[in-house]
Formats: sequence, C-alpha cells, structure tokens
Amino acid sequence: MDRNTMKETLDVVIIGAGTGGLSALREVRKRTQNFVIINDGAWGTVCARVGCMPSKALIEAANAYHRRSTFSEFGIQGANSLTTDIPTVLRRVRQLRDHFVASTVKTTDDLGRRAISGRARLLAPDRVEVNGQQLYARSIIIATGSSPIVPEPWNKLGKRLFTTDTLFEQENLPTRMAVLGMGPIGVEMAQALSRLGVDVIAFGGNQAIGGLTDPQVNAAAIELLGCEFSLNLGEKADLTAINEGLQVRAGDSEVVVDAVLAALGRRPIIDGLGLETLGVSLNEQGMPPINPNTMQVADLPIFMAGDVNGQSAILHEAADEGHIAGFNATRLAAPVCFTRRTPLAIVFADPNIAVVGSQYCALESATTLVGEVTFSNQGRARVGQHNKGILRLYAAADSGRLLGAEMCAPSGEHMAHLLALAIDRSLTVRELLHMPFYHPVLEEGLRTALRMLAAQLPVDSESDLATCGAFDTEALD
Ligand SMILES: Cc1cc2nc3c(=O)[nH]c(=O)nc-3n(C[C@H](O)[C@H](O)[C@H](O)COP(=O)(O)OP(=O)(O)OC[C@H]3O[C@@H](n4cnc5c(N)ncnc54)[C@H](O)[C@@H]3O)c2cc1C
Ligand SMILES: NC(=O)c1ccc[n+]([C@@H]2O[C@H](COP(=O)([O-])OP(=O)(O)OC[C@H]3O[C@@H](n4cnc5c(N)ncnc54)[C@H](O)[C@@H]3O)[C@@H](O)[C@H]2O)c1
Repeated sequence: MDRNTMKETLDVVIIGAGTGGLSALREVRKRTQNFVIINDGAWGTVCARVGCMPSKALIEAANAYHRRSTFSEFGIQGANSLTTDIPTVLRRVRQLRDHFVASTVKTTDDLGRRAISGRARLLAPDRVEVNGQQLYARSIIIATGSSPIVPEPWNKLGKRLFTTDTLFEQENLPTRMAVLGMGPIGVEMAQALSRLGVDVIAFGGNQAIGGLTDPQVNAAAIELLGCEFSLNLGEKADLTAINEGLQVRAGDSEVVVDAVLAALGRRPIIDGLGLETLGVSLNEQGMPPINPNTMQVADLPIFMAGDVNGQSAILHEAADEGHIAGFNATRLAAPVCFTRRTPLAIVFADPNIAVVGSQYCALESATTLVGEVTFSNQGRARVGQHNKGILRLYAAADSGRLLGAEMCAPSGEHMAHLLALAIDRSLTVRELLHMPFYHPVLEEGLRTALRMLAAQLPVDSESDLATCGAFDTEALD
C-alpha cells in the first residue's frame, strides 16, 4: 500500500502505543484489520519503560533493604553490616524493565506496516499526517499519554535534574537529592531513594501528599514519611545551578543538593497534535470536550483515551479508556456509554497510601459517618512490626452504605481492593460485618473501623453476627 498517494480510508487510526493505545488496538483488531497504530519514540509503554514497573522494582529493592531496621527487635543480629550495591540495584531495575518492555512490544510485533513509527498530527477529523504521509480514517483514537512537567527555565540545568524518564537510567545514585512534588510519584520515589541510602530532602507545593484529601490520614502519612526523610510542605520549590550542584529554594528553606528529581505532575501530550483542526471548542488547557463514558470528543468520530485526556492518570483507567475507545471507534451505530469502575488509587509507599470510592473532600460531613482504626496496637501489625498508620472509612448516615476510604495503612493495597469491591457492590457496613474475618490478620483492623461505623447506625437485629463486638484486646481484635 503506498500511503503517500493513498485515498483508501482506514477504519481506525490509533495514535500512541501506550497502555491506552494497546488496549484500544485489542478491541479494534476484533472487528477490523483495516487500521494502523502510530507511535512516536520508543515502543513499549510508559508503564513498562519508565513508569509503574521500574518504579516498583526500585521500591521493592529499597523496602527489602529497609527491612533490616526491624531485625534487632526480632532478635536477628548483624543488620548494621548489610550494605547496598546501588549499581547492581539499578541494573536489576533495568533488567526487569527490559523484560516488561519486551513483553509489551510483542503485542504489536505481527502488525508489519500497520505499525508506524513517527509523530502523528491531526489535519482534520478524518485525516492524520505522519512521516509526510496523509492517512484518511473513519475514526481516530488519540492515546498519546503524558509527560513529566518541567518548568522551561529548568531545562538548562542539565544532567543533575532528573525526572522518572531519566532516573532509572542512572548507573549510580547521588549522595544528596531533593525530590520536588509530593504527589504519588514524589512520595514513592522519595521514600525509595531514602531507603536506599540517599540523603533525601523532599518539597511539596501544598500540604496534601500522595493524593490524600482526609486531613487525619494526610497528617499520619506526613508524620510517618517525615521520620524517614526531610519533608518540607506548603511552598513551591525553585532551582538554580551553582558550582557544587543545584540550589533548591522553597519559602525560607534553602539547600544545595547533588541532583533533583522533579515530580511536579504530568501534562497530556497534545502540543502539535492539531486538536485545533477538529473544529470544536478547546478549554484553557487546549483540551476538547471528552465524554468519560464513551471517550468520544464532542460528536466527532474521534476518541481520547489514557493520560492524554487529563481525566485520571492511572494505568487501569488508561486500559479501560482504550477498551471503550476501541469498541466505540469500530461501531457504526452511536457510541455505547460504559459505566466506569469505582475509583481506586494506590501509592506504593510503606505503609501504602490509598483512596477508594468517594474521596473525603467530596463528601458532606452532615450526611456521612466516619469509622477509623489506627494500626499502632493492632495485633497482627504489631507481630510483624507493621503497626503504623491509619485507615478511615466513610458511610452514608441514612443507609449505612459504604461510600469511600482513605488510608495510610499496612497492606493498604489489599484492603483498598476489598473496599473497592464492597463499594462497587453497594454493600452496607452491616453486610460487610457479616463477612468472615480470619484471625489474626490485618483486616481485623478494617473490621474495627467498620464496627465504629456500625455503632453509629441503628441496630436491626440482635440475632445477627454483624453485631458481634470487639474484645478490646490487642490479641483478639
Ligand atoms: C513513575 C511512574 C509511576 C507510575 N506508577 C503507576 C502505578 O503504580 N499504578 C498506576 O496505575 N499508574 C502508574 N503510573 C501511571 C501510568 O503509568 C499511566 O497512567 C499510563 O502509563 C498511561 O498510559 P497511556 O497509554 O495514556 O500513555 P503512554 O504509555 O505514555 O503512551 C503514549 C504513547 O504515545 C506516544 N505519542 C505521544 N505523542 C504522539 C504522537 N503525536 N504521535 C504518535 N505517538 C505519540 C508516546 O511516545 C507514547 O509511546 C505511573 C506513571 C509514572 C510516570
Ligand atoms: N501508584 C500510583 O498509582 C501512581 C504512581 C505514580 C504516578 N501515578 C499517576 O501519575 C500522575 C502524576 O503523578 P505526580 O506525582 O507526578 O503528579 P501530581 O500532580 O499528583 O503531584 C505533583 C505535586 O507536585 C507539586 N508541585 C508542583 N510544582 C512544585 C514545585 N515547584 N515544588 C514543589 N512541589 C511542586 C504539586 O503541588 C503536586 O502536589 C498522577 O496523576 C498519578 O495518578 C500513579
């Protein structure tokens, strides 16, 4: 097929081969073979190359090393003689990264000329240009992802300024680093770097960390992380290059570090994409209206999926959005509205930070009940020296239905999933207390928070195991 002169119309053009684009591809391939997928730069997805997977590989190494701080209490001697070999740690991160990238690249291996490397640009709602060729399409899926925000003047700071695009490429780590931004990425990386022995000074532009909105959970997270590294919140940091390194200034604080990790958020990649050629109104960020249930842009045969749409920069949401876009892009009839999943966001700090269902900040205090548990005295948490953190549950005062949760809690990633299942099924506090809780498990802490909610709700029946109360002893609750 000569695409320079090609007037043949493709069914679908997918722009971007990240998680959103690949998920769309999977749906599109079920219904047509008349498509192309275009990707700029390296194939293999942000998740596998520079995102979720290498970051978790680094965190696992850091947590494994950090575990030594609990050894002497267990009665295990010699922890002080353990050391890290950082180049080996980073090599393992890259080896795993390469493995994960290879597995994602495989998904487009068999596409031949239907996989195009190049930077695509929209020319019209039915036309895309790539590598000087124009492609005509019945539908277009835009899944171009996001990139780290770096203020323009900082681009002159050179190799001492990292983002997560470059961090995992380092052969070694600097002695003293500042981490700027305390969103999910900043929190995860600041703790991991600190646990690996880097002297970390962290700066967050506001008081909220890790995406938390519940002030009590946020305060607990700040206290716990603040014990591990210097945490400065409330002022945006600025940078200047000086001979010895980079000078960081935030309010009254001023420090000099060897290098800085900028984790200031991520921006949808829409520059030069040609969204203005679609003939729809764009908002201040240059974004067209996108329906979150169909992923459709206005009423055009255009769909935007993944980080690029600015709705939720989380992997499973990018995959869902690609699925919805791929499904709708290949339908001749009107786009189908998909019901989106219960919100679930996890930050792989230790203890895990998680927000499930309705965020605290979105709930009306007058109609919401709160139940909570702190893990400091929870039996199983104490046994394993994981007895840190807090979990807060929110339920509707009238129906007793669980609405949401925020936590900075041991095994929070697993409890967050249980709670997401419960919220998704519209379960009430009492229905949850009907479920079995084994002993001794961390989930008994979750049960304590549920019991606190139940105590605020009317009792239906005494002959109901949901009313079975606490012993108020560490060993049994
Ligand atoms: C450090 C880090 C850790 C993370 N950890 C987690 C986590 O633990 N859990 C979680 O749920 N999420 C996590 N995320 C978020 C998650 O990785 C993203 O939400 C997800 O990867 C987004 O996928 P995507 O398809 O939208 O974009 P991408 O995977 O970025 O794919 C977009 C592709 O489009 C290409 N492209 C851009 N412009 C063009 C163009 N004009 N033409 C052609 N191609 C183009 C890009 O080069 C790229 O290949 C993390 C992100 C980072 C950075
Ligand atoms: N575990 C996970 O699920 C996970 C992990 C990593 C990333 N992600 C996703 O990736 C996206 C990006 O994460 P992120 O943490 O980079 O962004 P973010 O937008 O969540 O947080 C960035 C933070 O940087 C602060 N900031 C901005 N400028 C600053 C400055 N000059 N000095 C100090 N602080 C400054 C902001 O106030 C903000 O709190 C998130 O939306 C998240 O959903 C998810």
